[in-house]
Amino acid sequence: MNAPNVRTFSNTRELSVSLADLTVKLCEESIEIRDRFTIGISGGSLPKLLAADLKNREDIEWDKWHVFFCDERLVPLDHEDSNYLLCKKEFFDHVPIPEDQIYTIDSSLLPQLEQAVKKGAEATEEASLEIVEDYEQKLISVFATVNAVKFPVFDLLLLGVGPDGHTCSLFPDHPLLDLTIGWVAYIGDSPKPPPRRVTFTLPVINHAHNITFVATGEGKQDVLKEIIENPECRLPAALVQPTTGKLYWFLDDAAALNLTSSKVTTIS
Ligand SMILES: O=C(O)[C@H](O)[C@@H](O)[C@H](O)[C@H](O)COP(=O)(O)O
Repeated sequence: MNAPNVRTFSNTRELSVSLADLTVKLCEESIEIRDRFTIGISGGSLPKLLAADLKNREDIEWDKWHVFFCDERLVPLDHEDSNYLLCKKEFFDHVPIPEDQIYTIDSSLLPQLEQAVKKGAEATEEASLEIVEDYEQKLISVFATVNAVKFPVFDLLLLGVGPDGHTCSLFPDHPLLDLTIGWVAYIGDSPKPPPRRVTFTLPVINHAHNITFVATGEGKQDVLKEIIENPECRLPAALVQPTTGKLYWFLDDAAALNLTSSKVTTIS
């Protein structure tokens, strides 16, 4: 694995500008090589930090973008917990990415999942599988024809990290961390609400050409030191180790406070 590239910024405004610079650069390179830009976005603070500067950039070939969600809460797309809705408000509403190139969960399958949960484990497994398979089909529709590979290879995945070290909907010590096959997984017992979600699996994440973690605020100080500087760390975010791609960390000073300064590139 390549060593992570850790960048710290004195404020979130500077972080957003640099994140937009990197995204534009990767977008241009991907379009040059593959005539499209495939990106996976997470929830939390990320959509706002991504969009703050990027949405005002000119000369971006938005029609070449294909957007997926690294994880999604299993709620209707207009529900306040939806990662899609958050991304829509912060980002999609401000840029002309074609709607049919923003790949959401099939929310029409949610009522049957809710019914199945009441019926028990077997019914839940069946109903959740339908949601998972639908999202995998959407990935196949974009990736399988161009890359005949075992896993989709995203041009860029943008990830957040929780104070517990979770990323996407992969939580510490959860059995989903052991998955070595499958692209999308269902989690019905997320320790962070809402409990029912879908998430990319670790192999999908680790096959990406580029992965960028974004974390801000002092609540992340301890966990970031552990994830970035302890090679023995087994927290989910530490298991993000691209097989051949590049790994970036974009942090503000507060989040990076405990990191050893020699390992960090400071941008002020
Ligand atoms: O679905 C979720 O619950 C969020 O997407 C979550 O996984 C988030 O990405 C991290 O908790 C980091 O969030 P912040 O960037 O807001 O700290």
